[in-house]
Amino acid sequence: MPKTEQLKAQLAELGQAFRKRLEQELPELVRQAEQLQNTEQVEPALQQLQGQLHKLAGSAGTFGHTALGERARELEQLAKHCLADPAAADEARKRLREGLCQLPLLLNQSRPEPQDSQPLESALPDEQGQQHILMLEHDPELARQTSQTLSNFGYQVTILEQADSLITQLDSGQYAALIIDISPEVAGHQALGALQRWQAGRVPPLPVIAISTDSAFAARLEAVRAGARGFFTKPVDLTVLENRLRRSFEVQQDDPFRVLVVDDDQELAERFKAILDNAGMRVETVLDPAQLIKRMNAFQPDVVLMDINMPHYSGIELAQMIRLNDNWLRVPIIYLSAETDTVAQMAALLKAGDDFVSKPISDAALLTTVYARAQRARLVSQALARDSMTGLLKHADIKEQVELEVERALRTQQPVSIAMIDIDHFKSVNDNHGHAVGDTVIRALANLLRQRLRRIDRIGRYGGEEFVAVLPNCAAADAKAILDSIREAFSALQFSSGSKLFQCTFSAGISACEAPDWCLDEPLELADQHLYQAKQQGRNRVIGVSLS
Ligand SMILES: Nc1nc2c(ncn2[C@@H]2O[C@H](COP(=O)(O)OP(=O)(O)OP(=O)(O)O)[C@@H](O)[C@H]2O)c(=O)[nH]1
Repeated sequence: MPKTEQLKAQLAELGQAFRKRLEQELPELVRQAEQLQNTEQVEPALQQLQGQLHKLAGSAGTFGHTALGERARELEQLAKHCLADPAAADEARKRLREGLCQLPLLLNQSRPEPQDSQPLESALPDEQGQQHILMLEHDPELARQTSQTLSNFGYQVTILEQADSLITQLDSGQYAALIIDISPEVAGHQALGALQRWQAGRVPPLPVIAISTDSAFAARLEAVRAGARGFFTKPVDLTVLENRLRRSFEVQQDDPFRVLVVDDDQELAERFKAILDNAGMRVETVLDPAQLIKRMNAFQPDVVLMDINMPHYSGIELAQMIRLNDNWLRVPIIYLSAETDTVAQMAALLKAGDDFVSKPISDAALLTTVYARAQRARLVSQALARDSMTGLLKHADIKEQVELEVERALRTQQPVSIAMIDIDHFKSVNDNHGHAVGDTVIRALANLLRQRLRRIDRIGRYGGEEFVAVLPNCAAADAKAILDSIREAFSALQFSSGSKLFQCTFSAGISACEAPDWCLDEPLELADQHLYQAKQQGRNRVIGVSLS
C-alpha cells in the first residue's frame, strides 16, 4: 500500500477508536451532569467536568469533530463560570446540563473530514549515494565550474538555462536541492515568484541556495521567501557553497528526528505518532508521565511534545522536571494544549517550554511546528558538537566513541573496527594549489566517508587531514574491504585548481576488537601503527593486520 494510503487507513482506524471511546464517554458526561442537581459536592463534580470538557475540546477537533470540539469548549467555559461564581450557578448549571445532554447528538451528526496529510518528502540520495541537484544558471562558465566541483563531492548536477521549465523540473521530484541564480538581470529572478508559490506548503521546503550579483536587503529577502538556506554573491566560493549545501541536507538525513509525545489521551497520542512517523520521524509516546525521565534517558528525543492537562501531573511541572537535567536544556518542549487563554500560555512558557500549540491542531500545523523545532535543535547541537569544516565529530568526541564502541563490543561480543585515515602528501596539495583547495580535498574525503559508511558508523576529524572511523559490528577484514573501496573512489575524484585538475589518495590503518582474543587496550595507537606501515610501504593502501 502506498505510504499516504497507509497513513489514511491508520488515521481512519484511530478515528474509529476515538469515536467508540466518545460513544462511551459522552453518556457518562450526561450522567455526571444529571448528578449535578442531586449532589452536595458540586464543586469537585464541576471541576471534574471542566477537566473532561477541556480534554474533549482539544481532542475532538483534532479528530475532525469540529462542532463537537467547539461546543465542548463553550461548555468548559460555562463550567469555569459556575465554579467562579456560585451565586449565578443555578441558571448556568442548568445550561451546562442541557449542553452536555446535546453532546451525544452532536457526535451522531458529526462526519469528520479526513485531513490531507502529505508525506514529508525527503531528499534521499539515489542508489549510488548521490544527491541530485538542479541548478538554474544562465552563465555557462559558472554552471560548468559548479557542476564540476559538486561532482567532485559526489553530487549529480543538472543544469537548467531556461527559467520557464523550472517548476516542471522540480515537480519531477528527483531533486534534493536547487541552486538558482537570482541576479536582477537574469531569468532566475523572474522565476522567483513561481518558486515561492511552489515552496508554499511543502514540509520541509526544498533546500535552495541563491546566487546573485546583488547583495542588497531586498535580494536576500526574496531569496529567503523562496526557501533559501544559503545566499552567495558573485564571485561564488564553491567550496563554501558545497559546505552550505551539505549542511542543509544533514539535518534531514542524519538520524531521523526523534519526537517524544507525552499525552495521557491514547488515541490522540497515537494520531500524532502516525502523522510524524509518516513524515520520517521516530516517535515514542508516553502515556504515563511517571515514566517520563526513564524514557527521556532511553530515547534521547530531539523534541518533546507535552500535553498540559494530565491527571495528577501538569505538563508544566514535567517540563520543569526535564529542565532540571543539564543534558536536556537544549531539547525544545512544545506544549500541546486546549488552553486558549494567552495569559495562561505565557505563564506556562515562563516556567519552562518553548512553544505553545493549541489543540485542536491540524496535521500540517503539527508537522511544521515539530519539524521546525527539531531542525533548529539539530543545527544548534551540530554547530556546537561538530567540526565546523567537515561536520564530523571533533577529536575528543570521536575518541570517546572509540572507547564506547570497544566497551560495547566486549559486552555484546560483536566485533568493532577502528580506522585511522590520512591523506597522502597533503602538504604538497597545499603548497601546489593553496590552502583553500586543500580544504576542499579535506571536505571531499569527509563527504565520501559519510556517504559510504553506514549510519551506525561514527566518523571524526582527528587532526588536520587525519580522520578516524569507528565501525561497529564489523570485523577487521570487512573494514579493510570497505576502506579499500572508499580509497579507490577517493583516488578517482578529480579536483580542480584554476585550470588544472589533480587527484589525491589516502592511506589507512585498521585495528579491531574481535574474536578470538577481543582484547584491545589501545585501539587508536594500533590503528596509527598500521597507518604508519601503510605510509612506509608507498601510501594509497589500507593495512588491517600487523605486518611486523
Ligand atoms: N588546507 C589545509 N591544510 C591542513 C589543515 N590541517 C592541516 N593541514 C596541513 O596538512 C599538512 C600535513 O602534512 P604532513 O603531516 O607533513 O604530511 P603529508 O604531506 O600529508 O604527507 P604524508 O602524510 O606523509 O603522506 C600540513 O601541511 C598541514 O599544514 C587544514 O585544515 N586545511
